[in-house]
Amino acid sequence: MAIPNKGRLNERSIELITKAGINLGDDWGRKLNIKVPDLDLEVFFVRAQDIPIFIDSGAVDFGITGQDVTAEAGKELKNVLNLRFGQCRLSIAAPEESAIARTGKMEDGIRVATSFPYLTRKYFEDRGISAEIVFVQGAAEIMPQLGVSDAISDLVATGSTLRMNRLKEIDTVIESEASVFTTQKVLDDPDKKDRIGEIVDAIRSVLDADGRKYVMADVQKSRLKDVERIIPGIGGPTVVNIAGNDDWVAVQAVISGDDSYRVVSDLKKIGAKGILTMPIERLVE
Ligand SMILES: Nc1ncnc2c1ncn2[C@@H]1O[C@H](COP(=O)(O)OP(=O)(O)OP(=O)(O)O)[C@@H](O)[C@H]1O
Ligand SMILES: O=P(O)(O)OC[C@H]1O[C@H](OP(=O)(O)OP(=O)(O)O)[C@H](O)[C@@H]1O
Ligand SMILES: [Mg+2]
Repeated sequence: MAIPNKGRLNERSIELITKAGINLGDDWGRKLNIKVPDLDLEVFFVRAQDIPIFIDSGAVDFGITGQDVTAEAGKELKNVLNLRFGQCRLSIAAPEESAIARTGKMEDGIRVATSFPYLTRKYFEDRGISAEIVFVQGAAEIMPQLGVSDAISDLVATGSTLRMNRLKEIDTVIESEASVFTTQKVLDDPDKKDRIGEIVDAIRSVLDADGRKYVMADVQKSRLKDVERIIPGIGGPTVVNIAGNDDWVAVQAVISGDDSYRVVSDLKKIGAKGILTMPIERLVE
């Protein structure tokens, strides 16, 4: 498995796979590869941009990286899970005061600075515009001011970098999100497909738990109808007897984090005791 060793996708990738129960040990910040005990899994820490090539060539079987760099690599990879982070878009932008920004029209001869030459060239070719692509490693946003280009094609998330550099977004080339990628060849191998499926399921369980809480409370048996109204839950709340107490039961349920305030105050109103809410690490439905 390959995961980004630095940059925007690194931290969330590590957090996800750790929560999924993949133990990276203590050395992962320094070592570029970690053998995960018990799982027969080796994790490689490499640049997000290189991961599509490593997956495509079979150097690794699967990995986490952005849809943007995967599309830029021009490889036919299989996206097996969207990870709900690293959301951004590759966009064309031009200086606010330029004719391009005012009219939104892009004409032959336009010079576009980008670290995404493949996707940007394709974008202009598809529109029949002959553009000059100026490849830069980063900081594309400064290129119009430097006179290096008329426009840029770069990643936008909140838009604050564009605003700070007085650039106006003209059009989206592609939307992107971090995802788990593999190849059809790997999926055609039943053994690898099963093992990657298991890891992907574990990662999905972390995503599904996100924002949900586990609530527990003791209530009088006579108030159980009220509890069902307060906590619709996944298939309704679980009800457990309390040893030595025939009138009270313990109820437990998964709730959405947004509901937590309402659920707790409604449970209090019906006389519940020992109300507890807890974060959920994984949820396998
Ligand atoms: N502002 C952002 N918000 C969300 N995701 C982003 C953002 N910028 C980049 N990404 C995602 O993170 C991936 C890696 O970007 P990152 O900036 O970490 O790499 P880099 O620019 O090549 O490296 P570095 O910035 O460390 O030199 C991008 O390909 C994209 O999928
Ligand atoms: O729309 P925004 O929220 O401002 O995000 C967009 C910026 O984020 C990325 O850069 P990053 O911060 O990763 O720095 P980099 O240029 O070193 O990659 C990207 O290259 C943009 O410059
Ligand atoms: Mg960056």
